[in-house]
Amino acid sequence: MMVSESQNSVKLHTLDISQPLKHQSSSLSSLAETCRTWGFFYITNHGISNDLHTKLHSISKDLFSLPSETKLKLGPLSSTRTYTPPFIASPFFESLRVSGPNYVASAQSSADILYDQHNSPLFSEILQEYGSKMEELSKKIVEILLMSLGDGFEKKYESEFKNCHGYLRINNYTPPESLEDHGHDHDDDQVEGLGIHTDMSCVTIVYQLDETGGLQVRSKEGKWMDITPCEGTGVVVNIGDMLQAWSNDKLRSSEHRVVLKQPKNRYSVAFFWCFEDDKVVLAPEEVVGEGNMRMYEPFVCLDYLKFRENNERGKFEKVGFTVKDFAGIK
Ligand SMILES: O=C(O)CCC(=O)C(=O)O
Ligand SMILES: [Fe+2]
Repeated sequence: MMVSESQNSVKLHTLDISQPLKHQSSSLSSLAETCRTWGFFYITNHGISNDLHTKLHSISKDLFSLPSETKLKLGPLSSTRTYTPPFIASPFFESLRVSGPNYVASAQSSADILYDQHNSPLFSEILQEYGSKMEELSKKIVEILLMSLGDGFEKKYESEFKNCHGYLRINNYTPPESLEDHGHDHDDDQVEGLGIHTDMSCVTIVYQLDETGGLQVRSKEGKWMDITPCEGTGVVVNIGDMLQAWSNDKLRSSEHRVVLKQPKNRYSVAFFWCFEDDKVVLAPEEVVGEGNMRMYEPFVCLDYLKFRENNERGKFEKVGFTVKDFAGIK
């Protein structure tokens, strides 16, 4: 996995998740720095086998190649509402949501409708395997991020993060046939697959299922960096709004987007690890640190999710509506 900024390259931290926590200490300060400045990092040795990767890719392709009227049975007007059709987040983006902790049940209820009961249980089994792997990874990642904040902070895991829950979204990006005709948003021959946004999670694990690339992260100065998948490693982590607020800005919620530069479909899976809806998000005293200013008023998690939804009318984030706008102390 590489990051490139035009000709220059920027070094983002790579976290080897297979190492025991106590062996991570040497690299914790580099991780903390990357999280403070970018809110984005890579993980290696994440334990997702090539086999699982191939299966995920293949079920994603099958799923999105179904006719629109079939997919719309799960659309915004259905009772299930697990499918986001094109023209909601962007004309080129569609997505299927699978909720934890019972990923198999959630996936199966969508599959029953999509495949009219004729599909094999494989679809939901693969998503169950992937969902539980992602939960395990997310827990480890949060623990390591807490350690990166300083000595003793990992103790906060039990009191603050043990009720987190996850859901995932399988995404498909279909660029227009001629990129040139649509390239007015950005430079030359590229279109926005998913506009600039921050995630509302604590952490999000993004898996780019092919070599297309297009995921970009914005620096504090407003420069875009490409996050290009290299063979075998499609996995990146980004910090979400909840962790930014909870850490009193010690961890930055990454601003990212997806651009489409090639005339071919792009598949990805994003796993969101979130606080429970009724949690009051408030940075603990120790995290704020003596003499430092508190950056956010306490807020209830669900109230922020509603704030985002109301401001976007179901669309994805416009960076004008973030947790800073909602609860930031001016
Ligand atoms: O498709 C990707 O690579 C990123 C998706 C994303 O940012 C999201 O679903 O929030
Ligand atoms: Fe995102």
